[in-house]
Amino acid sequence: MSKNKLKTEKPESKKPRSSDPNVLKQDKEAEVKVKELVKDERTHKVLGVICLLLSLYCFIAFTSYLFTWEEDQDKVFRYSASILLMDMDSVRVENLLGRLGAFVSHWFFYKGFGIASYLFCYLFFILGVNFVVGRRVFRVWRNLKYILFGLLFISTTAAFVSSFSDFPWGGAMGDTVNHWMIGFLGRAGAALLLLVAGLSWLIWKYNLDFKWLEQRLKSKPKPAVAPAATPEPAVIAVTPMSNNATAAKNNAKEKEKEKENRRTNTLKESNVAVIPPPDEEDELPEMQLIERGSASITLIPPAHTHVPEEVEEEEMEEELEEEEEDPGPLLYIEETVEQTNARRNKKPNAEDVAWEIKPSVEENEDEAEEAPKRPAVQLDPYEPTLDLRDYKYPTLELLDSHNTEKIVQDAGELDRNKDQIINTLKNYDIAIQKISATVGPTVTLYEIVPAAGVRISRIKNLEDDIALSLSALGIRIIAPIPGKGTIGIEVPNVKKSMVSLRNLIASEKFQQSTMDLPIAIGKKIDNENFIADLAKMPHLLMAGATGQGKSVGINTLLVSLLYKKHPSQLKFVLVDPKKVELSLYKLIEKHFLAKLPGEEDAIITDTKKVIHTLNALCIEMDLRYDLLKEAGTRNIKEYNNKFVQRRLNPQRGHRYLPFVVLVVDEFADLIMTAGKEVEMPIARLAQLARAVGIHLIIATQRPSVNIITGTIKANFPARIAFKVSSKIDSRTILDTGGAEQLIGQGDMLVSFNGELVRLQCAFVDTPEVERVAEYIGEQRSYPEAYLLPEYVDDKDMEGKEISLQDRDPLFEEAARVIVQNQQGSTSLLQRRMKLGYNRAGRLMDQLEAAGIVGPNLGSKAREVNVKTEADLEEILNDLG
Ligand SMILES: Nc1ncnc2c1ncn2[C@@H]1O[C@H](COP(=O)(O)OP(=O)(O)OP(=O)(O)O)[C@@H](O)[C@H]1O
Repeated sequence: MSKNKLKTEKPESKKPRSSDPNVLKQDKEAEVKVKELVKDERTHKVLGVICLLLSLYCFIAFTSYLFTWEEDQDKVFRYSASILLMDMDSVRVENLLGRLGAFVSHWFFYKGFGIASYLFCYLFFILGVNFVVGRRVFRVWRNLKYILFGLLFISTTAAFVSSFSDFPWGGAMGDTVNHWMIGFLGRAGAALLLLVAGLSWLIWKYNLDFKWLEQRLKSKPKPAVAPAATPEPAVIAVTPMSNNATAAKNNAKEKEKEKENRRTNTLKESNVAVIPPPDEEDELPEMQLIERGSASITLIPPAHTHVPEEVEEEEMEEELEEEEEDPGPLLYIEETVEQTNARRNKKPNAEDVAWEIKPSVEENEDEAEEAPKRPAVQLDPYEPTLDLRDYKYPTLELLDSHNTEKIVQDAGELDRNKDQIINTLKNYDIAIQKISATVGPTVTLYEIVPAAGVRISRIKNLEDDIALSLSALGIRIIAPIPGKGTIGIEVPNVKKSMVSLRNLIASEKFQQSTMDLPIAIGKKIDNENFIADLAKMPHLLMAGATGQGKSVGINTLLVSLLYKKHPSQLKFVLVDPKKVELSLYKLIEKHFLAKLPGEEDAIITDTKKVIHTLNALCIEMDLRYDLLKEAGTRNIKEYNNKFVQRRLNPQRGHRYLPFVVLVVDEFADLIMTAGKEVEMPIARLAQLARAVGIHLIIATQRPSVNIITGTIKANFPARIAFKVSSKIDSRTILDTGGAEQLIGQGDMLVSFNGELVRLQCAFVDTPEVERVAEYIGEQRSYPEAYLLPEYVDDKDMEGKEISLQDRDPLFEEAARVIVQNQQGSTSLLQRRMKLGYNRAGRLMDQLEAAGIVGPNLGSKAREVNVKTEADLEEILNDLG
């Protein structure tokens, strides 16, 4: 700010221009670059390649050492590290990798860990692979534990068994430990200790079972039995067990069979859809079961056990190893991201397996809610972004800077304006004590402190005269500037600077923001970036005459959200009656857009569909409130936190709730064509939806009172006005004049938190939006857009008799939900199937007509007449 200030009382004072935005930016950029370099994928790859080469180098050097150590050892002993600096002819070594190879191997083998030194090759190898691939293929900490144990155990054992060999099998480390151990325990004791340590490690790592031993002992006295005599020849093929190998083999087979049986049983019990394992590959398996241990538990998985398809075998193995360490047996279900998505967009139903591990199938459903509290198995917190774990946020390069780095300051212009203001005020006998100027991107704010005794209203009344004398349009007088005790006169700059969205997005304030829905709006007069949280606003009303920057403003908001949010965290509902303004976002339909089921286009342009969509959003809101209530939470943040901690059961309809932002590009048009039908749901959403994460951005060209009604206005505390054509319009939108004085091209007033701030809206051009949309659109997506609940217009259904001939397409699904839950409640259908009240009610009437549920009992749930699913299937078959 200081750079832009011109203080007349101290013209000579030259303060360091520390707050020059350009200077600041350079510092920050330098800092950002180092961080970026460390985080850069390429840096990791280079490190990876170095590690892999090191691994290979050590491997060759060590292996060569095994054969050449005798020849080289003397020389390395004699010259020590200086061998590396000697010339080739004076010392010749036999190691394949020369003097360095001989020295390094000697160092590792002789002075270090002997044969166990090979573990270092492994360590470099796993580090290298992880870095090169760019993700955790091997678990470094886990492996490090094994490597440390291995170094100690292998070197000691090698030293113990090779105490008479000249080769340093155990290295200095092995020798030292071995020496101490023999002294302490004696040779036999040391041997026993090593044996116990080795066996313990094997048992720990591979969970060896000793059943074969038991079986072998049992089977010994029994005579061999001929296959024909076996009661269940298909299950147990009894063969004489002549040796360990056969016994183990049979045992493995038996275990396999037992597993298979258990799997089938468990599946039967838990309604898990049986899906062929991947080797029965006629088509992609829907779900794959990986079973661990015994089957006394029902397993429950999906929403978060997203192990993406490409998970490497190694990683899987490691996961499984980890699970082996967990108490109790487990059964895991793996599903692909597409399945997860499909399931999420679908309502949960009985085929969906639950996801927590419950101790038994018989458990009461109410208790299921409590189940996660029992420490059955520690699961990692749910991570919604794993839905699309490879998703890359758009990069800054996709946006242009529009040569906007510098604010143009014309010292002559500043002086002229200052003199004009002082003279004009003098003409009206208004003396001033002090005047200062702050140069913004489009306007300069002159702040004056009037002399004692001058009435502020006098200056305010001279607005037009001052404008005339400055021969400038768009002068706005702020008398007084709130909280400052000065009077502000905003004068447009002759040369205006554009504010690029790129600049704002690159700013630290935006990058570091932890807001739920950060929107980069523009720059204030003092060049401070204005970044706000849409979730706190909680809705935004934008108005402005045509061509003043509304569409650019909407793009700015949408693009800034796209830069900060993952597709799993945010969905847009786009309403574009003008048909062309938001069409660019079609490319991100499967990532970020929400739509009605069965609709082709996610961007809504037709008024009738807008009404349906708004009502569907109201249903979504109601359903979300039901979920919040059931979870005992007050807002989306608490709810999602609880869900992430796996304290909410998806089988009961709980799911991670993304924020939903409804954007209406031309509200006036909708109100003109649909009136109350649009106004009512918008007003309802505006009143209630903030707590459940639904936020509205509504733009209009015509901010007249019949469009922005009292109800709408009351629920949109945050408002943006671009230039409007009259003071009345300005009052309608901002409750005060001023917007008619703006100069257009993104010059705007924001009324937020009781303050009115003048901003230059950040500029983002259509090709930039297109690039961002393409960048996102090309990445892996959900199978379809986020589905809003179905809304059936009452008018469409009016007069339709309850007829079983003309059943609702969801009839069978509804019947199953009711029978599985044994609860004839309309709200259950609403919740589980994401339906509106009317449709759920009609379904219930049809179920009654089919005899599946009893008659309406008022406030109580209806009785369910069909007790089992098998009975239900019969009824459904009969209905045909
Ligand atoms: N923030 C901005 N910075 C610089 N120029 C801008 C800015 N916003 C808008 N403009 C200029 O104003 C023109 C009109 O903007 P825009 O299309 O957003 O207006 P609009 O209010 O949406 O008009 P309409 O209602 O007719 O669609 C843009 O093409 C651009 O040249």
